[in-house]
Amino acid sequence: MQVVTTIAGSDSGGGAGIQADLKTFQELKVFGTSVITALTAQNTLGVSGVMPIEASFVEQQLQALLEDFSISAVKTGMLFSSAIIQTVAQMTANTKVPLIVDPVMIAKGGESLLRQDAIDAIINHLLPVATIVTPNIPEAETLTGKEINTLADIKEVAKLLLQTGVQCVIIKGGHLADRNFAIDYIFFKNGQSFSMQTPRIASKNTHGTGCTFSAAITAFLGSGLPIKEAIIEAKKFIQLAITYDLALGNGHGPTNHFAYQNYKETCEVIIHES
Ligand SMILES: Nc1ncnc2c1ncn2[C@@H]1O[C@H](COP(=O)(O)OP(=O)(O)O)[C@@H](O)[C@H]1O
Ligand SMILES: Cc1ncc(COP(=O)(O)OP(=O)(O)O)c(N)n1
Repeated sequence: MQVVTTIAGSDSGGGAGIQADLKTFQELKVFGTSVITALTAQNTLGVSGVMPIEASFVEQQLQALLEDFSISAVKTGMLFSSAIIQTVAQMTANTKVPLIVDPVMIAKGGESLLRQDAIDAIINHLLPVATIVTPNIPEAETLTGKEINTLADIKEVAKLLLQTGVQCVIIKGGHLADRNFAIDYIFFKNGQSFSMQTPRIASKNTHGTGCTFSAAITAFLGSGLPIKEAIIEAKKFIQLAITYDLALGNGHGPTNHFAYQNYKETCEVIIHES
């Protein structure tokens, strides 16, 4: 059994954060372990409170895992502070395990999940030791200081992010204006790139899509899939999770982590190599 780890915040509503990651790991048949960086009081309507964990206790949790398990992939989500980011970067740099960074900044309702002064720490400490970074459009803009309006902007921003040392950049198109398709753009350090296109689903139940997508990449990579296949399979996982949403809560409901195992043969991802 492969062991994977999520380093992220707890979402009491269960749709994002640690809870979304562990549900995804379970569905993809890897053993999930976790390091909690913050507690959030949260539901489908929004975040009403954040209680960060001391960086020293984040270190203690991760140390406990590293001492005991052979971990095959690690992902990060909400890291909240510069101190936590630096701790995680130092500790994961020594492991040589694939590191997937979802640079979580703001919840759907607009509440901040990352201190403003922690953005530099992502750029200077975390991305240089990361295998994959998965920003959505607003996150990519914040990380690089460049506005994204066109495909040329996406390419330029990816180039800037690759300069930090990260090996693969996935710019997620969930926030793009395209009404028909959800297109993600993938760029590798060696110059290769491709895009993944699926039909855009008109749903308000998209809470935790970024967490779930990056957790699925982590599970597939940790199971031994090559990086490109892991990314494509994760796109199927999130597409099906949004398609067969659970309609829970009164706001932006969670996605359906059960759907992939039931419907994976039905999901087509259109790939454009470039
Ligand atoms: N309405 C949608 N229909 C289909 N796929 C979507 C939709 N919204 C987001 N996605 C996909 O979900 C994944 C997460 O994207 P995104 O929502 O941008 O992340 P985040 O939750 O970090 O903002 C991406 O693969 C994106 O293309
Ligand atoms: C604890 C916690 N972590 C991350 C998020 C944000 O998750 P994301 O997948 O980006 O989803 P949305 O905020 O877009 O729903 C969160 N809300 N809580």
